[in-house]
Amino acid sequence: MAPKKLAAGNWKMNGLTASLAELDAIAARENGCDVLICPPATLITAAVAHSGEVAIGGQDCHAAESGAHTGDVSAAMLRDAGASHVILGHSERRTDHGETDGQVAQKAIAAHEAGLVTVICIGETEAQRDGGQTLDVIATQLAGSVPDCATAANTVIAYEPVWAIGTGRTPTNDQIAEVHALIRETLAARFSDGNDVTLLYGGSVKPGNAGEIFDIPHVNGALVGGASLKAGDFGPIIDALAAA
Ligand SMILES: O=C[C@H](O)COP(=O)(O)O
Repeated sequence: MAPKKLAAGNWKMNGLTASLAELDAIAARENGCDVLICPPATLITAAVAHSGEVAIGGQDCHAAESGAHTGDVSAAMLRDAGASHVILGHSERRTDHGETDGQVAQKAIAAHEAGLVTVICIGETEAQRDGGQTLDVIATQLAGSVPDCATAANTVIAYEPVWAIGTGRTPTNDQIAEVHALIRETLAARFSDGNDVTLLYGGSVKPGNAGEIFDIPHVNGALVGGASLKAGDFGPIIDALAAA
């Protein structure tokens, strides 16, 4: 089995009910590859009713099944709402909420137990890249964030350099290729189906640069933030992936 192509949109803390018109437009297209939209938790149930073939995911979950965790949602709750995926370890959660690799791995175990596919995010800061630490950081995050129950069927890895998120800056193709090769090699050594895990690039993916990025070896799709909010931007990115 080859890695599946996946165009994933992370709406972050954006979207009201009216935004589901954008999802309707994506769901109505001939997409030619797997598409995932992760709206805010408030919209998941409504999004599922608009999604057609498009998968719907959460943006985070708690590691516990239930309990006194005000403001959090569990993996089972996401599944119950109709989600099939959950993003974990996004840098905005690692930075804003101090999430550690170990916590991300615990959340991933809970998500897999609930039957969700995890999209586990890793990536270096600008200081780490400037300091020549990128590959070490990626190796450490992979080792710590991806649990032993991960397989190609339940796990997607998204490489998102923190300094490229929402900035309009992207790494060079060689820099993306170098990191994706390390991720592939690491997963292949660790899991029997590591060669089949879908690997995404994320960070300022736009219609204008998507085709070039999808031609990079071991890039099987993208995790898109800003450009996933409008079907007019996300559609051409999906098409570029389908054509790659
Ligand atoms: O989850 C998505 C990433 O953080 C990328 O966001 P961006 O496409 O707005 O740079």
